[in-house]
Amino acid sequence: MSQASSSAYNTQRNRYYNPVTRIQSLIQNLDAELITLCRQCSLPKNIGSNGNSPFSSLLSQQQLQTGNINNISTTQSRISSQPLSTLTLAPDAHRRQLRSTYRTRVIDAYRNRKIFTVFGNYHTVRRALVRRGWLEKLPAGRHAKLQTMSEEALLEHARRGNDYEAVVLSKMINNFPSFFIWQSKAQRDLFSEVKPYRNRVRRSHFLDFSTKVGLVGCAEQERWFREDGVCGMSYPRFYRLGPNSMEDRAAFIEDYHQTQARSLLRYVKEHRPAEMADPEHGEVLSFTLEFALNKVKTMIRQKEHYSLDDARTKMPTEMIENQSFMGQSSKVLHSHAKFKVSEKVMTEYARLSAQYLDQIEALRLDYRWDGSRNLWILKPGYQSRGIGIVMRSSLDDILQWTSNNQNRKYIVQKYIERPYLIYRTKFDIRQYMLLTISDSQVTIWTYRDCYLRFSSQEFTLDDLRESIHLTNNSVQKRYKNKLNRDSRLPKHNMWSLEQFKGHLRQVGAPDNTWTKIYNGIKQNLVAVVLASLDETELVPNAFELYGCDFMLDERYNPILIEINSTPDLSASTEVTARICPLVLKDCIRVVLDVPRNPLATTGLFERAFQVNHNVNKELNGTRPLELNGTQMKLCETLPKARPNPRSRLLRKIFNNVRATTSRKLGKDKSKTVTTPQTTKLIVGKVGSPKLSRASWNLDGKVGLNSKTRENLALQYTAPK
Ligand SMILES: Nc1ncnc2c1ncn2[C@@H]1O[C@H](COP(=O)(O)OP(=O)(O)OP(=O)(O)O)[C@@H](O)[C@H]1O
Repeated sequence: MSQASSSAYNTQRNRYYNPVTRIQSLIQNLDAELITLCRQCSLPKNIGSNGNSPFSSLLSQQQLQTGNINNISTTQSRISSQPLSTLTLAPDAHRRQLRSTYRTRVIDAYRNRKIFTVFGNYHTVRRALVRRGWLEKLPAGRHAKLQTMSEEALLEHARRGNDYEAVVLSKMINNFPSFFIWQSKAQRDLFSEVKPYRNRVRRSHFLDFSTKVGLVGCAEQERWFREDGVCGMSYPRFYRLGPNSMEDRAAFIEDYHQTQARSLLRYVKEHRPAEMADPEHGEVLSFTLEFALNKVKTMIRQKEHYSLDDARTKMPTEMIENQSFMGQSSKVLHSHAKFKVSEKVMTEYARLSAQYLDQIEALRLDYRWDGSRNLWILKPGYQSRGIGIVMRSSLDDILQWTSNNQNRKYIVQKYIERPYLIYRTKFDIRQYMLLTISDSQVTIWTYRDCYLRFSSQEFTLDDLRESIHLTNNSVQKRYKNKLNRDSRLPKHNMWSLEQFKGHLRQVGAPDNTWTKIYNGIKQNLVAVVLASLDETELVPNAFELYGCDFMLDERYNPILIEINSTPDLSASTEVTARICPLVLKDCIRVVLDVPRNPLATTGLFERAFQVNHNVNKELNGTRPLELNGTQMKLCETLPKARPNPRSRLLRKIFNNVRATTSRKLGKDKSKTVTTPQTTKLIVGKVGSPKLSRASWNLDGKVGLNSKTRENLALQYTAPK
């Protein structure tokens, strides 16, 4: 980011920064400095006989509360006229008294587990904790100069609420642990032994959904948790292209070829036959279209489970055909080359293309987001703020780019070519999610408010620059808004939820559109968290606030783009200046107030889902998982065949085996768990039920599983 744009950004940011607290603290610090100066110059020490500070009296209480600081300069001019003789120093006795008061506060804070540490400029969090009677243990870098002063010196200047008081209190609680820690993700987890409220939930990097690679992992697991209307992810398909991802690489190449076929059909569907056909000079043979139609037809059959050709190894001729198809179709898609067919034939191809596309898109909803460019977005696996993101459409370019940047563990994701646009401009939705963990439960909270972030330029697929396609604020703040943009778009590129709802009404979207979008967002987030839960450290009192980015498709369906574990909560525009402090305040309500009082207000956070994780804990110990279900009547459903010599032989086999197996089972009774109505299986690992032996008990009878039965039958009937 250039220096100029950075300073412009800071100025803009300061416009929304509430300065009152800062002024209060500055004034109190000035008091203390003045007293020290007086001492050095041997001036009379009786500053403010009433104990009030000389500077703080300059700002009325009302000014401080309302934040009206416009006439501050007039009050400042009174400083010089204030006689120093009215200023006093705190006497020794007062200092002693202060120390004892502070000590009591410190002991109380420790007893009530009310000591906190906040790393970074999260003043809203600090204020929310102080308001709840917590004491701050300062990180080393905060008020660094004051932290080098002795306790005596600090006590001398300490006044209610000033920095000296904060530092002296912090020094006094230095040896106590913090019971609330707001820290960065990379920082070491201090004081784990006291189970503090900590804004970090740790999980294995395979399923850490706040990284791109982890989100791919969650997307792979998500299918086991999918439940209509409750949880399910909707995301552009992606593949890992790091050095050890050969399987993903092969899958991506196959997907790329399939996408090319669908892209060609979409191209044909969206153009007039007369534009595309040229029976005399056309460069592209009809074979290309037939190849694409066949490929999509096979995909439809595979999706409908008619064909299992997927796993079949490709014949060399097919590979050559594929190569030729890729070359020819690229000519159409990128250079608008014409087909060597008549208009009439082209019309028929267009009809078939539309039909096949509709069929495949009904089976795979995410294919609707694809256009006719076969565009992909490449993202470094563990980076953020748009760093290293590029867009490519050629397969060779994509593979080349990832092998040139192997250490950045790139993932490739299908680019959404047909997003929902507002006034021809791309946007995404920033939604907040909070995860809290208690002794027994994991709760997913979603925020009922959110905001939109617009791109600074109009959307087009003819230009792949980040200023058009990456809507995150960290990228867009580097660019000026394009002059030809629709004037109804916000200058600072953000809309509140209310503004978006207004827009939906204006464009005639159905009344419940936002409710549907929000429900879709919730389902995505629940699915991601559930998918990652197996590899999440369920530490009681841990919590984490996430900034989740969604786009919308043309039918207002939310599409999950990414989840940030350290969302930007700075007041960069008037929209974020309103929502970010509220999110933090409500986050503290959920984290601190709800455990003490389940009915406490949670602001705009609402419980989206709750999981009882104690169940899993028990299973990790010695207790086996019991699966309860209705018994399958296996023996009764055997076909009643006419007795023939062979079936008589089989019955003999069964009779023989029953006796021996029941004898065996009898010895091992303690390990078999059955009830008359249910069959309970012993499982080795959660989620992977295994029968511990080859036979089991049904209604008091002993049955065999099919494999054992088959083996025995073979043994007895095979020719000797
Ligand atoms: N598959 C996609 N299709 C279309 N646009 C996308 C896609 N993936 C990302 N984008 C756009 O690129 C932007 C940045 O993507 P993403 O959030 O994944 O990157 P990031 O580096 O993690 O950014 P940040 O950390 O700032 O959120 C998104 O805000 C979105 O506008």
